[in-house]
Amino acid sequence: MADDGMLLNFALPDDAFMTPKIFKGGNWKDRLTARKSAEWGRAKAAERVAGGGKRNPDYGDVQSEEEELIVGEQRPAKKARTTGDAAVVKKPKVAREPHRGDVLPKTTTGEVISSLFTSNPSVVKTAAQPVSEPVDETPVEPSNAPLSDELATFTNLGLSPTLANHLLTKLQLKAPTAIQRKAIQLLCASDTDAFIQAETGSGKTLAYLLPIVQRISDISLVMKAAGQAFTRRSGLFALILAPTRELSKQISAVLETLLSCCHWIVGGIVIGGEKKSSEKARLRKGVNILVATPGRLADHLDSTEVLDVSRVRWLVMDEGDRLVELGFEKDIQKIVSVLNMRGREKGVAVPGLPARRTTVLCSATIKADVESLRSIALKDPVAIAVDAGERVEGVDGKTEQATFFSAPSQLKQSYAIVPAKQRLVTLVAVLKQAFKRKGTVMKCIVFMSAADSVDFHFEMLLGDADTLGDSTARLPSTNLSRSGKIPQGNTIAETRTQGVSKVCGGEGNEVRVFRLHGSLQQVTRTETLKGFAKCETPAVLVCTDVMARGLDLPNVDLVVEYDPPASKDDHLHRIGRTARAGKAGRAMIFLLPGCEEGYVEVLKEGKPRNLTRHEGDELLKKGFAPMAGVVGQDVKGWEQAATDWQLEAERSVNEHPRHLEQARRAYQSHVRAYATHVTAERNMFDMKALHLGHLAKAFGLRDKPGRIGVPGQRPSGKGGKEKRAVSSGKSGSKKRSSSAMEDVDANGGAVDEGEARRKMLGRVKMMTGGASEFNLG
Ligand SMILES: Nc1ncnc2c1ncn2[C@@H]1O[C@H](COP(=O)(O)OP(=O)(O)OP(=O)(O)O)[C@@H](O)[C@H]1O
Repeated sequence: MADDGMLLNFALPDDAFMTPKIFKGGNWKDRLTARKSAEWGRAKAAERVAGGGKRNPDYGDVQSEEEELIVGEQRPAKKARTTGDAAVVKKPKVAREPHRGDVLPKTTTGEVISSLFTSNPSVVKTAAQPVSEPVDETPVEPSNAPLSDELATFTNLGLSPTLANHLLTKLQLKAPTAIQRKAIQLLCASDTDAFIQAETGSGKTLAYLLPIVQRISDISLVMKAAGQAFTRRSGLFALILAPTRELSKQISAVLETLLSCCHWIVGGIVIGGEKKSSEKARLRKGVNILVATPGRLADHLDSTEVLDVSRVRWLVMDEGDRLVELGFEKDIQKIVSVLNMRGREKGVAVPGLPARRTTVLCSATIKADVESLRSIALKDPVAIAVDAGERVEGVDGKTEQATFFSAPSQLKQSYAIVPAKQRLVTLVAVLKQAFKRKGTVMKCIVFMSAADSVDFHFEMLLGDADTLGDSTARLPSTNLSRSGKIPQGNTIAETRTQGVSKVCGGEGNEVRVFRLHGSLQQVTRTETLKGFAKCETPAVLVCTDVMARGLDLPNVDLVVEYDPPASKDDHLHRIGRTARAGKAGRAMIFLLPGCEEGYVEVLKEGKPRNLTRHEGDELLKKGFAPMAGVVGQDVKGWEQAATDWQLEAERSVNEHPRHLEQARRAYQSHVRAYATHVTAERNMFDMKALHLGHLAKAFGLRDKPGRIGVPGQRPSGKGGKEKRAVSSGKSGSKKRSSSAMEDVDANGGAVDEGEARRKMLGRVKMMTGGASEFNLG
């Protein structure tokens, strides 16, 4: 068979080239029609052979877009094409994946495998969006780095020499960052309420922790002078609220490091995920500074009598806007009213205790969203802000409102226009390229919109799906139930969360892959996060937005937003996991050609210094060139290599029932998440424009979208407590955003979806085969 780029690469049915059977049934008219039809078909086939085997759309040789992913058991086998030599007809022995321009093949099971390189929508190139923009190569000053000003020292801001020395020796912090300079100075000297707003990675945690520790240390000195001993039972003086357990733990760890220089001040944490009795026991012993998730704290205020909040003088709400998005307003309202009520009680006077409580709201993206919190908890707050974004001065000159927020100036941002079919293989290409050489990228975080999607891509990036059917063999002991069996109904969610990739990395550069999302049990989440943070070899973390806020992981050089964020604020928080505290970093977002390209304008609002555009083919070429054994730009090599990888991925998906189920779940959850973009962004993330068939290929699926049914759904969070809902994206909404669905603390309240979302979901449900659970966790 001539290799003219039109090679058929599927096994043909044994009778494909036999003389047609004579139609015997029916009356004479039917038999005549059948005979004529057969003669006509043979004549046309002979014409085609004489014409060099060219395809003729009239005969149905051209595969339509619709046909690409149809599982066609019912459809008759296609006529075999032959070469110019009609007498030689060979059945190909080995299936080969289609290349650019190949005829789309059909497998013996009736599945149709589409080519990665055909029928992709064309990119939109507008004047506002030139394909390549001039790159500004001049070195840039990092915007979130510590200050280099000689006068900028921690002691100059009001911290004691002991604390400043501790920062230098134990944390290697020589000078404050810009936001620390402003916040520490103000909060050490006054009891005013404040908003702290500054770029990601600018050190906001220490900006509020340091003045609190300093002020409590001052109280201890005043007490000592008054002849009273300061102990852990002297009172709970500060409360710090954070939206997720991971973030709470991180804040608590930073606090512990600070407190090691003033051991008489005791910190504590209550975040759920462990027995309430253990938390109660800790509270009973007494703590001076408590880190908590709002739901859990509200719960303790109800049920833990020993928790005395009458002396609380500092209340911090870290990621304040996220707390609102997650619907924690009620819990916060309750906490604040208990604090107010108990604060009025006359107890034993503590010398040096401020008369009023200071409330601080903190985030890289605080704006009107937090109006509700402001009215609940803040009085005449001062805005402490450092951001390159434009600002509007408040009427009183005090309140400053950022009109948009920016990413750190040194963060190199790019976007990749990747057709739906090529998404998976391009992700692999990007990671291959990133980890090609040792030392280029140490750690990379890949954000996805749904937990199922994380699970699927984790397995794909590990690249040993052949063993997926035997996941028990790879279960770490922590994931096993007491009986040693995989917990029923949760076999995929709770199997391993890390492993060595056979896909990324290369000789001498082993890459570990981790996965993390809110549907995992807390113990698994904690272990995985620790594993990734402490991993000394290059590593990729595939995760949902549970990781997007506040988390400070070392050596993250690259962030990939594989699925678009639910809002532009989420985008800033996601990419803010890199380029922290003055360090370098890169971020790339995947966009589909077409209306998603409009998102580039949103990216520009964050004022990235250079926003580079990549095309899918360019990334595939870079990532797959070495795999083809060709160092350079051999076109055939990289296309073949990318196609081979995709074929292998599809094969592994389709040959393992559990993996197939995982891929289908991932696909469905992805589509559902796609439907939850905020109203303002739905023109760019338009469900109607999403080519579901092409998208299915990115999940290794060869099914027609409507036939992707999911046998059973992911069990909801522990005890069904993690309720999932979506935000309308409006200011002050009490509903939860799609990206927020999983990081709700165990005691977070249930919230209903908006009606519009419900309708959208109904449509998605119809389009995707009808799963009932909104599973984005
Ligand atoms: N003065 C400083 N000098 C050097 N590094 C610092 C300084 N202050 C904080 N850092 C480091 O900067 C990193 C980011 O700090 P932090 O997590 O508080 O940032 P953030 O502004 O809260 O970020 P996000 O908005 O993402 O939550 C941490 O690793 C921290 O140790």
